[in-house]
Amino acid sequence: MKNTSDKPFHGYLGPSSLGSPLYESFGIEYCTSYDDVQSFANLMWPSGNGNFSKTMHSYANLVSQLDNMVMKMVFESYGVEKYYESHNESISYLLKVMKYRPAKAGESNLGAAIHTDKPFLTILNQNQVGGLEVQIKDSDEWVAVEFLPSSFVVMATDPFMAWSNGRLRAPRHRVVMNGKEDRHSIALSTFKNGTVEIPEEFIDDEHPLRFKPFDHFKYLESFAKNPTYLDERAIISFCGV
Ligand SMILES: O=C(O)CCC(=O)C(=O)O
Ligand SMILES: [Fe+2]
Repeated sequence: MKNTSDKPFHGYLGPSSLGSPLYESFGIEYCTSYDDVQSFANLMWPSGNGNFSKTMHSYANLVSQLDNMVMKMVFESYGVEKYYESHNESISYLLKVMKYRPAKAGESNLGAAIHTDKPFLTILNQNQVGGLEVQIKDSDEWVAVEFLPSSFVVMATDPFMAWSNGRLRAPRHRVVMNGKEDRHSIALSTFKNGTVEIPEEFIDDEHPLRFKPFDHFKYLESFAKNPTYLDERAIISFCGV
């Protein structure tokens, strides 16, 4: 296998990785750096692929700006903007390109099992084939996510929920393949290098500390080794108080 990484879930993920045989993805690590996108392209095309590299690099950089804007707005809206710069300096970006094939006769049409995301933030886009569904908070109701043209879905995650001491919620979601066409989606994810600290501003008598500080990549490693829960219970059992 060529697209490998020493970090969990950062390289190629074969069928069954997201709990479904329909799913497959490649991972482009450090995708905001042209050299790193080019190294990925060189793995796939022996003589490189300039168009691919330029497009992916430019996509990653544009969407990383969206990530920065969203994060800044969240930090500001909670009155903890003084932590934004150090957060921003300590993140790395992963671009994941995903493919879901339609289910064969007799096969389940679940493209990705119910889960919450493990990066710090995920920003999604897809081709014209839908299938992403999000569970309404505290209910059994699922809604199909509609991607309007040139719109993005921004998904909060387990680590983001822990950082906010439970104020933000990581939505449970899944992919359901109903049609006969392949679905392609693309995710820009951020990961924090080092420890995620819960800002003291989030802790008071009414909101006692719910999550201990944790190392983001250690959380990923622990989850990869022992994925008992795919949803937010994974982080609660890892560093919940
Ligand atoms: O393909 C999608 O729209 C969602 C993928 C997803 O949930 C994930 O990669 O965590
Ligand atoms: Fe997800």
